[in-house]
Amino acid sequence: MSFQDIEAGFGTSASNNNTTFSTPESPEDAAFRSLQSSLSLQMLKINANVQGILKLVDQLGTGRDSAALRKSLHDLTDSTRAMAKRGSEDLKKLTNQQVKLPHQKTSLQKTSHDFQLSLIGFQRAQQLSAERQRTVVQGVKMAVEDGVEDGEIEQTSTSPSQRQAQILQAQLSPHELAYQESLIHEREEDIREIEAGVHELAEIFRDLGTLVHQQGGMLDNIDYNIQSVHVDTSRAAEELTTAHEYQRRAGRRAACLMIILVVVVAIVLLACETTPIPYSITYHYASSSITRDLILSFFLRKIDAHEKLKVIPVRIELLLSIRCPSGEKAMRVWTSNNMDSPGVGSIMLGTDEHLLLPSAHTLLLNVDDLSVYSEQLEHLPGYFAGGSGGSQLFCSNVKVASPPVPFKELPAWPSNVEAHPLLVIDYELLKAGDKTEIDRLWEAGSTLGFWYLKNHGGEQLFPAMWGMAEDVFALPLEEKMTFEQGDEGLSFGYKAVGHYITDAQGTPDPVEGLDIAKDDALAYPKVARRSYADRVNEHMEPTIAPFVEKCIELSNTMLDIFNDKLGLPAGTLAKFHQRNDHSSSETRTIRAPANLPQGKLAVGGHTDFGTISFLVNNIGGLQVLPPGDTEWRNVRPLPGHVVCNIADALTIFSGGLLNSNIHRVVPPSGAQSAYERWSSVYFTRPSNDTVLQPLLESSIVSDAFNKLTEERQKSLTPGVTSYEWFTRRQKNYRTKNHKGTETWAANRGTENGRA
Ligand SMILES: O=C(O)CCC(=O)C(=O)O
Ligand SMILES: [Fe+2]
Repeated sequence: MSFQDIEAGFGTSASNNNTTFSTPESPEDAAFRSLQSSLSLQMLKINANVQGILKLVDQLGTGRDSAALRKSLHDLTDSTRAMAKRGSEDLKKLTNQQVKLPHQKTSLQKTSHDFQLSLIGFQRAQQLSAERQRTVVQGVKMAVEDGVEDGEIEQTSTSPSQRQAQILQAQLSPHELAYQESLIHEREEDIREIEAGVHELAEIFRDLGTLVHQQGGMLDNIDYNIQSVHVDTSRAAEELTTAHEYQRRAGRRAACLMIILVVVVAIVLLACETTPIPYSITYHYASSSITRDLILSFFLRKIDAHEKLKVIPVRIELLLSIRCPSGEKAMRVWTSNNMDSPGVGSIMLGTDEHLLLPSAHTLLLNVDDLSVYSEQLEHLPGYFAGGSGGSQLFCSNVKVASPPVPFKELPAWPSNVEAHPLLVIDYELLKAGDKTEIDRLWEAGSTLGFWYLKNHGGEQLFPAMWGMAEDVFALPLEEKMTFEQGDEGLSFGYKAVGHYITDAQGTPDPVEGLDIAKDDALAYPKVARRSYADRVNEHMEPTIAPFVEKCIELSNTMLDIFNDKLGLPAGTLAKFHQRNDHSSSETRTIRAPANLPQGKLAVGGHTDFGTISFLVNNIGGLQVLPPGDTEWRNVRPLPGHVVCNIADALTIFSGGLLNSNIHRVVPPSGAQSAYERWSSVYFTRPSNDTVLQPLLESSIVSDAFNKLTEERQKSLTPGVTSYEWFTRRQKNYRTKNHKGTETWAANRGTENGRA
């Protein structure tokens, strides 16, 4: 069944409070219910849109205000207006149908009531939008005229426009201010349009007011005075300065109604604990590069993070198992079909029979504490709107972080820059034991030591780490320094710009970073190795832990393959990498600033300290120095592919057969250089007390080892523990510890004298 089917009301059942599945229904009842379902869906969309509008409005007049943002706001408002009109037509039809169906009266009253609540929400959002635009316009005018001096007026005594002017003066250069001024016209046009929309909606209210009257007393028990809303809204359309007062009142009224509604639903919910609990997620998206999978898995992760509701993807897109207070339920997922172009889409979750449910079964999704990122949504924020069947629950206080860079349109790889070829390994084939693919993995590991991995199932988890880090990096520096890595040789925690060296001269690095111990991610909320800021902790369950889990899975699969290829007794490498043994395994997310001068090193030449690394970048900059080569070669990030590389411990264990290759990071080339560079890595490292030495019990390893020069043999037999190896290298990367070229030498791994 497609989303369109649902929208048309086909194939759904039990969407009505009064109807049970076993009751035979007349064709009139069926038609009534079908239209009611469709209207419920419209309401759901309107409510979701309203949340989206409010979030966009929130960004007006801030640093995030842009032409694109206003266009999104404009489009979203327009489409919501169209839905409101369609919905009111449907409600009229429904009212006509009900005349012949007296037993549907209560049900109609409820739908009508809910619909009008949705419209009130929308009207309020429109008014806020107009008011905010107006404040910005006046603020720009005042700021341009320089009528407001910095700090001249106390916050409490200023008008919103004066405050806006102060904000703009503080935020914008004179040039940007002039640009803002040139947009005033456009903004005033926006305001006029919204005002027209407010007026139009007031007309709809008037129409519905008549209907309400016909339906007779349905709203008697709730203070729901649509007429006064109408009066207020008409006035607001003419004179926006009075809108503010109205909004407060209408807001209070709507808030009261919502509270009543939520309480009622919560009570009924408690009474219906054993009924299936479906819910729906509505979202907006603004870029055609956003795929349905991406959005779905994004939301699944968010839901999964919610303690009251566990969603276990059985097969994404098809079937989910939802654990809720009433036990485990199989749920089906429907998605709208037209998701390949920008627009509005919905993901509906429910059992076959319970796609649209009466409000009695509506899930109360408390997302007050949930962070939702607009990471997939270039200009529009992501959000939840839970609910169904004529009763919607808004999810308030959803935090919207700034859209992380990676999802912005980025310039393509420059055509004049050569990308070094890496083998592409298919993870699904590896897992399936495909012999050819396993041989190719071995070939990659034993030559360049770098390869692309595709079909790994972690496509969204890496970029999610950029979003997580962007949120953390936004904290004030003093707060970030409270969980800094320190100079003692452990790398868990925040790393400020300049705290690592990039060369033998001790040149400080330009990147900001955040490392999280595998042990902490798995132990959370317990602390295994160190504590982090709350802002990091908020991301532990939804983002960091799934990322770590995925990388552990990838890592274990490949370790078993290498184990086999090296002729080691089964489980030898696995033993050194036990999930619950403490190690230096960690996530690392780094951000290099845009416009670094060409030639500047972001990360100096090095081999990785551990066993295998998993890396995803948004743009270029990573370079490898292939064996026998004297020129650095560029590694191009491929969408959906993880760049994997062998690290020191595997070179040591394998007697040099597997190659921990030297690499570094430089500023990206061409147009990409104007963008921040983000990378997320997972470093698998042996458990702390693993002794690093060639595993000579295998004849494959010992034969290879015996062929090495004595000097190389020595360098591959450090005989120290993994912990000692790591802390030595890490400690001598710290700028504070740099004394001279000997410090650089002291941080080297298996580079074998190369860089
Ligand atoms: O950012 C990158 O592309 C690579 C970073 C890296 O090599 C490292 O952190 O070890
Ligand atoms: Fe590295």
